[in-house]
Amino acid sequence: MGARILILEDEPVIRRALRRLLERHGHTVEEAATVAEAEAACARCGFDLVIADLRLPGAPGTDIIGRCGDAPVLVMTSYASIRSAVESMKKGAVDYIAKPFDHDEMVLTVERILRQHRLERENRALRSELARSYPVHGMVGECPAMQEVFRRIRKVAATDTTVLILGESGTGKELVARALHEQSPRADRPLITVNCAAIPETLIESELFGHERGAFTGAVERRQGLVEAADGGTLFLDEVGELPLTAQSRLLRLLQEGTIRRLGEARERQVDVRLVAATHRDLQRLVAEGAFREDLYFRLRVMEIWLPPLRERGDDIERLAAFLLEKVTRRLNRPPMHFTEEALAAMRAYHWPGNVRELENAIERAVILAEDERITPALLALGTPASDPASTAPQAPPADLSLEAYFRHFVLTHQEHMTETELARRLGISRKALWERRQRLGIPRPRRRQAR
Ligand SMILES: Nc1ncnc2c1ncn2[C@@H]1O[C@H](COP(=O)(O)OP(=O)(O)OP(=O)(O)O)[C@@H](O)[C@H]1O
Repeated sequence: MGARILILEDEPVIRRALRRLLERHGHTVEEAATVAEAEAACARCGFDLVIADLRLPGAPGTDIIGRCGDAPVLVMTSYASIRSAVESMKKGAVDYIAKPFDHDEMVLTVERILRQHRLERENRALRSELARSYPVHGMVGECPAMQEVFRRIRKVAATDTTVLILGESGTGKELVARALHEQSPRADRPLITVNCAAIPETLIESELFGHERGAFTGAVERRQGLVEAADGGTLFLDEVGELPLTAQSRLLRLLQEGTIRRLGEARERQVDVRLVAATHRDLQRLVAEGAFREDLYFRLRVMEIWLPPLRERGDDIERLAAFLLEKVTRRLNRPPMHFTEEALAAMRAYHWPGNVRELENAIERAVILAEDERITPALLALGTPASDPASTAPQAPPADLSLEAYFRHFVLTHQEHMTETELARRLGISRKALWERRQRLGIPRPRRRQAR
């Protein structure tokens, strides 16, 4: 597609040669001999690119930077003045090219700058559109179920109501908790996040509620728990279904009375926290199995927010992919990139057991491995386009299993009849490491499990 290019050059011979070259490649060209002329031309109409000679009578070519709208400026300079080329880049030129220039090199440089600038413009437009249409910072979603999520966040954030966030692993539960906190009057107080599945059962009570040890020996050790640390703010209990029954009783007391008692201490302490909890488990089922207190369940679910799995979000998959690609390339300092049609089709067909987190990980891996600006299905490496969840079921282990493959196989084979603690022990890792590896490899815990 032809672009509008302005040449700022005082040598008529070079100007004409460059004009002919660019016009042969389908671009529309205007000429200027001084910065003042160039500025006037830019005021008349916008350009996609300005190619400016550095040495001009009067003001140097770099003076056009910042006076030609958002057009990138490519500086031409003689071999002898590479230092001034570097100075030009510092002033904001996108690139420089040495004179006399090679025609192929000039054409390639121009095409590259135009392509990059076009993508940047598109990304800027996308970013501002996202900022307009998504009320929760950094959270993308236009499908009806996500619109309902945003509606509920808006309604309940300002209150002190307890919120229970439900959804499969990686659907964005933590983002919702953060949004609830940030849009509440408690926003300038702490948000304390606790992943109940990542803390060993024996430690969780003292982590949450604190302890006082050795009161009788004289060597007293007092420690504040995370609930107290959240005083005045919000406490987010992720994976609340994993909380042992004893800790559940203390939590209930906190919700009913607004008080806690440190382990080993007699006195009650008043705390003011807003509780947000999340789980991917079926709490009602846990209640039926006796693993979760019914009274606590009712206290928690005053307001429920349900996050749909990624595979049920329709066109949001593409929106999210574009958003996450931009986020990842920016973080990794890469030029703008895009998905091929095949990659988009592969993402639409995939089952996404690890939801948005899995999508984010796949995109990050692809960006790191990519050789150019295209993200292909091979780079995403999504494996089976499994619209059938059964295809993630274990099969016989191949002979040459890598450690990762072994982990995946072992977990998928045994998770139905083993607790997380047992699984971790058999794998020789901590429960926290098991949880983290599940997240990384996109193997969330199954929703339906046998009673422990
Ligand atoms: N709607 C969304 N828009 C943009 N990014 C999202 C969205 N949902 C989730 N993410 C991103 O996906 C990743 C996983 O989200 P998050 O940690 O909130 O999921 P989760 O449901 O809490 O997972 P888990 O249950 O495993 O703790 C995060 O990096 C988050 O920023």
